[in-house]
Amino acid sequence: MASIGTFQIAVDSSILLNGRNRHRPMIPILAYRPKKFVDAGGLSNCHTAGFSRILSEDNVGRLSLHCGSVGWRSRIKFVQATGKGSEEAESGDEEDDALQVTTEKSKKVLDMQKDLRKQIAERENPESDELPYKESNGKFSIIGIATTEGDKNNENLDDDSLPTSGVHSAVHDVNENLASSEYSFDTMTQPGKDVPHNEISFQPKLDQHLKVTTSESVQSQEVPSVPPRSSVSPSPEPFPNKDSYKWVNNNAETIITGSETSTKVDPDKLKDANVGNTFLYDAPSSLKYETNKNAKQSSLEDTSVKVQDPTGEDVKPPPLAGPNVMNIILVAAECAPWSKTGGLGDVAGALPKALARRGHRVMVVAPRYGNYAEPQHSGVRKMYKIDGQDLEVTYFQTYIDGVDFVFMDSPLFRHIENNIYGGNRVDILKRMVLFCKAAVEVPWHVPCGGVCYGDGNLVFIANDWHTALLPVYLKAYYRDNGLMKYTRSILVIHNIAHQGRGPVDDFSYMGLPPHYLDLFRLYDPVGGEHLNILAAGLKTADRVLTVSHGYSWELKTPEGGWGLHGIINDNDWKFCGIVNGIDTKDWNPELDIYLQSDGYMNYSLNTLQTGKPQCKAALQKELGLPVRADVPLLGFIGRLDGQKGVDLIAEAVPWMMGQDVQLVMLGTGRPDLEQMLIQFEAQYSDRVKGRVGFSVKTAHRITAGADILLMPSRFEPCGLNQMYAMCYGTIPVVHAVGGLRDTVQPFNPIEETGLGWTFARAETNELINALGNCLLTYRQYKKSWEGLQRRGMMQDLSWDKAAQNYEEVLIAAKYQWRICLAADGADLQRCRLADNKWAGSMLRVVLQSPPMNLRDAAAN
Ligand SMILES: Nc1ncnc2c1ncn2[C@@H]1O[C@H](COP(=O)(O)OP(=O)(O)O[C@H]2O[C@H](CO)[C@@H](O)[C@H](O)[C@H]2O)[C@@H](O)[C@H]1O
Repeated sequence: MASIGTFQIAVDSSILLNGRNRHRPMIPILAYRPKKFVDAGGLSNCHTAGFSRILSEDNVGRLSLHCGSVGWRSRIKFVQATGKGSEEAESGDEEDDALQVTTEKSKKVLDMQKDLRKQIAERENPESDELPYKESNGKFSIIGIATTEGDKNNENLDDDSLPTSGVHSAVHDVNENLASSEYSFDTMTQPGKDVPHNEISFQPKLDQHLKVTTSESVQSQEVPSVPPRSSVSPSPEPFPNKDSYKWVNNNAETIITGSETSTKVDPDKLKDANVGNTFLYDAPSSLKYETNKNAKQSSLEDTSVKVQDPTGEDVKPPPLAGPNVMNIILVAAECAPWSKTGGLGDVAGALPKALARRGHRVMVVAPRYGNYAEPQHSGVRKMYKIDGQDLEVTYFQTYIDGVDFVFMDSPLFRHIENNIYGGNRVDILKRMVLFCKAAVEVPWHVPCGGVCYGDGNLVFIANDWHTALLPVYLKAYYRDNGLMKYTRSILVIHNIAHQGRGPVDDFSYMGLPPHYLDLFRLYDPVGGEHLNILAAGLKTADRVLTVSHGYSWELKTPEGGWGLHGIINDNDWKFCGIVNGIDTKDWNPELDIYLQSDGYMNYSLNTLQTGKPQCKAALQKELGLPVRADVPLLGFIGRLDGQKGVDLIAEAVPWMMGQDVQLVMLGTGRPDLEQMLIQFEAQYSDRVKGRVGFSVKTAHRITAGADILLMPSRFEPCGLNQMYAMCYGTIPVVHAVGGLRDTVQPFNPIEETGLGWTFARAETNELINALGNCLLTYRQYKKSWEGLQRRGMMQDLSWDKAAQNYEEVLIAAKYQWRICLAADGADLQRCRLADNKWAGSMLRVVLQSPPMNLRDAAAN
């Protein structure tokens, strides 16, 4: 039987002894670990007891349990994500009251939904010009739905979950001289591993007098004037003028090529330019936007507020997520196409759309680094105090492909679009603190389509260390105060090499109660005692995900966990891997907008034999390589740092040059590696082209025009480029690690299966070996080659499957129960107050059943 997940049970013996049993229909609970039961709370006399039953989902709010051999039958109270008040319902009267309240509430919601449906029907009627919004004093509200006024009056909100101003009541004054610390990066340096390039760089000395308060003065609110969704659809072109996004930085106006070095670039300046991770941008990514009409359509079809009409009129198919539709807010430091330095941007731009397609109501929250074309000012302003300074945050929003994109504007984020992880350590830290503090409140403040998300049925998806503070703030500011009790947080690890490390004194910037320091404090042999933001996020999040199965395994090892493997192992019950998908609109040879000019052409599986050679010829021409169809063209795209194994390629270049191949490398990152690219081109100008810079257009064209993509990454959490390559009939040669091992099945020439070549160790001779076999097949076994291409192109690598897997994790988090089994009243109190403490001794009950679907489990 498949495991459907691990559920926590905190044992509090008072209920156990309480003994009043209201028996309900029950289904068997299928696994139980007596040893943990004993560990869980000193209930040694219960060690032979077994959980024999668990209530079905229908019986939300109550759970009965047999402690079989002891003969006790006790009620277990538990908290369920969507339920409210269940834990309080002790007596029959209280239960009836609760039922009454719930019924009333349901009626209200149904009425509201009916209204909404009516308005939607009106909007769908082309004859009706009337908008479902009314305007009064320049303010918009949906007719029939409560006007959204700042953070008030949102009918979605649970009464007891409304944050009040000053919720962040834990005022923490820190008047300390920060210890002088010398750090050079935020991530531990692994022996044999390079420091990731875009790390926080630590200031050598931090003698500051700090006063931090978490109380945030909330400025009086303008009622946001929210334009109707259908009217905020973006212009067809995401950026006003693509051509204005040339290769620019302070020192170079075009892509820096080896052969052009002397004329275009001063290497000293180049070096300076790359300190602090300066990226070069050219064109925007190719996200295609819906027309106004389509955007309107999708706004009507995709949001999760769509509910089955009980009267049966206007019946539409239910959302793919079925009854499990949720409100989802993904929070990330970058989001393509507006901001992107790597794979995180791609994920933040694409995964939410796939979740919206399943019927969820989905929002993305990202910083507003530049003047983006589509998002409009929402009219909402908030003040946050960071390091004693009052900082104003305003929100811009747009609605694209069923997703609410909300951009947070602040002086801290402005005009750093080419260097979003740049600046000194404290600057970066303050940015992330502000971002997370404000992001956790977005569901209350920013009305999307006229209605705030509120905290009902809400889950946050935080990404990497930059937003790992979000689960911590959710707990410290809200849950600990009995608010947002049912809101869940998921933390996704895209790259554990970046952890948000700093000296322990940095805690003063966080604005957290002192006892929270322990969550952040970490000791390891390399960094010594330090503060680790990712560690705190991992401990606090309700679930932790990473971006492939292979990487999820690696993270639990000392080699792969970069000092956090212990915490990950401790939290294994809430941790799993889901392989990323790709945006099949953006990365599709049939639709790719970068293949529509300069001699390139769109192609598909059917036109592979003509389209791909044409793209190859166009690429050779564009790069200044001899246009030859017979020569294998190898490509590399990625950050130039130790992770990506660029050094292995460098060591293999002399061998490659003896093989009659062409090589193009596109990347930006470590100055020495950038210089190396330039040098290779200078040395082998008729065979190697090194492009230093960040160009989405060139990345697409290399992916289409190359025959082979090299990805010798030393570690690779998932990797997107190999998936893009396979979709374009470009064969990957990869180090079998992390997500690369998950996604590139090695070629088997006997059975004619597989998708590319893999090698087991990140060593140059292994790369050469794999590449040698690949080249042999390219040259001598054309049919096999075509088979490889076709198999790659025929895969479904879209986000849809991954989104479904995400959904299962979100649902598991939502139904994460805390079952309190009490021995006496005092213990029950302790259980409630010291959730944290109990977390360590939680019982884990593994339900054996089809994946994660509790309804199914109940039905069985
Ligand atoms: N110079 C350049 N010009 C233009 N485009 C460039 C570029 N350099 C990189 N890119 C683009 O940036 C993206 C990088 O994707 P990766 O999967 O390699 O991500 P990265 O290592 O940044 O992210 C981390 O997060 C992602 C997402 O989870 C994981 O897949 C990955 O393993 C993990 O390391 C691709 O879209 C690529 O085309």
